[in-house]
Amino acid sequence: MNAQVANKAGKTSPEEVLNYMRERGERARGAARHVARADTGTKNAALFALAQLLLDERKAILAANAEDMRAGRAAKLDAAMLERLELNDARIDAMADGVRQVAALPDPIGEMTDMKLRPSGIQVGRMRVPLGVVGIIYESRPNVTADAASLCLKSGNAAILRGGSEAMNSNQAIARCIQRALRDAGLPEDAVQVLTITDRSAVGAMVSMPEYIDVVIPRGGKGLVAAVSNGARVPVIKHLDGVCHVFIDADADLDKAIPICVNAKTQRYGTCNTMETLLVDAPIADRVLPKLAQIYREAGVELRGCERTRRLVSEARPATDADWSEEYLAPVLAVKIVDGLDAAIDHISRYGSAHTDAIVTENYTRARRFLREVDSSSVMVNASTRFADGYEYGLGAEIGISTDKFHARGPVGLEGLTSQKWVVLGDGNVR
Ligand SMILES: NC(=O)C1=CN([C@@H]2O[C@H](COP(=O)(O)OP(=O)(O)OC[C@H]3O[C@@H](n4cnc5c(N)ncnc54)[C@H](OP(=O)(O)O)[C@@H]3O)[C@@H](O)[C@H]2O)C=CC1
Ligand SMILES: N[C@@H](CCC(=O)OP(=O)(O)O)C(=O)O
Repeated sequence: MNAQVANKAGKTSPEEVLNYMRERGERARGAARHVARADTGTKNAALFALAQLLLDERKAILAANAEDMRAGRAAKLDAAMLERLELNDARIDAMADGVRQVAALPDPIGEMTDMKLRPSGIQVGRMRVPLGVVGIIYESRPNVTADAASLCLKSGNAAILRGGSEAMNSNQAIARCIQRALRDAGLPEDAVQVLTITDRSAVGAMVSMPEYIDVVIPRGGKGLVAAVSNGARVPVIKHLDGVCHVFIDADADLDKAIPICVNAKTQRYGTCNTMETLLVDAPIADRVLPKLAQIYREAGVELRGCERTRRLVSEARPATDADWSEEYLAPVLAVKIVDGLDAAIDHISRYGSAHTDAIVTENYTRARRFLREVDSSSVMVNASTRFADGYEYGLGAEIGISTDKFHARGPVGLEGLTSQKWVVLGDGNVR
């Protein structure tokens, strides 16, 4: 087991956790074969059943969530975390709607593409197949349980889900709906398992079982990543923090720059694609920063600025070096005046997290340079970083936003949960 992973609860022995995880892994491996060969109708039947059960069991889910919220408030969780943890009628409706939307997506499994007739007479192409058993570790946001379960199921994978410990009651209430939906559709309940232990060493166990788990997706902050990546024996696709930037270039149109910067910061504070640092080109700073500062002030956003920023915006607090790499997930914004595109790109590559970064400019050449040279999973011109999202990109839904470069990068939808194998069709051909 990964020794770096902390035992948060400290109540279960490492052997007990490992045995529990092995048993879960074995069951998932067995179920994966059934889900992989399930036809689209069966998978969709399970998804429609789940959507309906989420609505039918609304009272029970909300009661479980109220328990989590009570415990969360008693534990003095911060406002952003409580906001993500909370369920209400609208969020349950949205969760059911999200599951139905996944059902409506085309089934990627079994699709054959690129068939070519070779001179030898064989036909060679590719077939899209599930990854197998996917382990997902995610934050205390209960709707992710339904999202992750439905995406894994539709892409023909079995899933082991380890949500944040603060959401345990909500997740278990949703898990009961998932189990029933799978059963009703004739699929094995073990196809989606929501872990019932909060022990963090379960996370270490997940990345130490390549015989049972094919890929692990950690979705969270730096601590999770350090714990998961260290000594992992299972491939990991990291969905990490977002230290996202907007750079307002000297040739920006302020009628675009101001709404973009307001949206990127204030539309939702707690998400990974929210802007955390604003970079402003020196020649335009005195025209844009005072206006933006006023809007942020009215929205209650605290500004932390470099020296030059503070000369234009008196209320900005001095930014320290730590601010440039901080993911606030809160109404706080770091602001820096830079000298041109190169300085902006240097800053982003030094302090960013390779998640999502945007330039606001009417200058075609600089826009193209930004797109090519900023090495992040999404790069944008004249658009808010908040668009980095599976629904917004037309993927239908997302399991998260990969900050890794291999297999899947940026918002990951159904296709990111599959791979392609080679298919050869012959008619008695020999080499
Ligand atoms: N790129 C993406 O797709 C997304 C990224 N995020 C990022 O997630 C973060 C916010 O969520 P937050 O809940 O604070 O994230 P955390 O990283 O604190 O927690 C996420 C999950 O990881 C577990 N975890 C954390 N540290 C460890 C560890 N050392 N060992 C084992 N398990 C661990 C948590 O378990 P436990 O319950 O025990 O704390 C929880 O299940 C932000 O950085 C945000 O950007 C969020 C959503 C999507
Ligand atoms: N793609 C999502 C953000 C990713 C996400 O789920 O973040 P979080 O709200 O931190 O769990 C969105 O645009 O709202």
